[in-house]
Amino acid sequence: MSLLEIENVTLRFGGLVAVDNVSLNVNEGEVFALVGPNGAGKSTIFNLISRFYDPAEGRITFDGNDLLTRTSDQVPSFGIARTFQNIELFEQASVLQNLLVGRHRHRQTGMLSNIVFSPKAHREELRHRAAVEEVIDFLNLQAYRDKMIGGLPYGVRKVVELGRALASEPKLLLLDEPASGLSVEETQDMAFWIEDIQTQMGISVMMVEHDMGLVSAVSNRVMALSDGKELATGTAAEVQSHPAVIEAYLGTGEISKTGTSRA
Ligand SMILES: Nc1ncnc2c1ncn2[C@@H]1O[C@H](COP(=O)(O)OP(=O)(O)OP(=O)(O)O)[C@@H](O)[C@H]1O
Repeated sequence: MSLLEIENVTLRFGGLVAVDNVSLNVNEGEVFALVGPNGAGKSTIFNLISRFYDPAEGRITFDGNDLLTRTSDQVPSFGIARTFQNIELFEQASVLQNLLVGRHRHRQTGMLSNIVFSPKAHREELRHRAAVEEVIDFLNLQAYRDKMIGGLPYGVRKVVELGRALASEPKLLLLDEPASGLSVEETQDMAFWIEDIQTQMGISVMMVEHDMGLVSAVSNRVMALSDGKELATGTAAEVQSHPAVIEAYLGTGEISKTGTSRA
């Protein structure tokens, strides 16, 4: 069943058509990747789903809800969580505190209840801590639980950002370049986690990624874009061998980083 549907969406920045009549859907339980050369419009599609931008034309629905009638603040409440190309965490807070921020959409007790720390607020806090501890175990973050983000290596921050998104218990996880800046080993770990997020947690994943090894290893379907337009959609192998995709990547060398397709 289709979870996210984007239909004939167009977005212009002045005279530049950043997303040109793009349609796609992400099914429940699927890992869907967007690939394409720099400036293809991949992040802009994430920003449209996150409601940072209004499309000039088209429709975006999630789980049967019209997302275009909602604000960016409301998007997480539907079960859409996201990581960013430039990691966005609270530098002066611990890993645990950052992960607890991910629980925001599930908080029910009001400010007064929290100030006096009522039994209800106490029970709720225990529930949030338990959910966050599960994420810490899942991502092997035990050693970093009480460390400040500011002092952590880049690769660990990237995992914490993934953890914060997971702590919100999303239906759809948007991963913006999950492998960028990671070592080969860290990228391998990221591939395992994405697989487990899909198979064990049942969360759908949509990712923007340049590393075709990771894309091939974890994606069920891939869409290639260039200059805002769809070039091809299919398995990673189908997309990589598509003439329009090869043409778009010619000279960039990016598409040559292939891996083993699982789709
Ligand atoms: N806020 C903006 N204002 C004007 N132009 C923008 C804006 N954001 C993106 N663009 C332009 O829209 C086009 C698509 O950009 P986008 O960031 O979506 O590409 P991308 O495929 O994510 O690229 P990359 O792989 O480099 O991140 C580019 O030409 C970019 O310069």
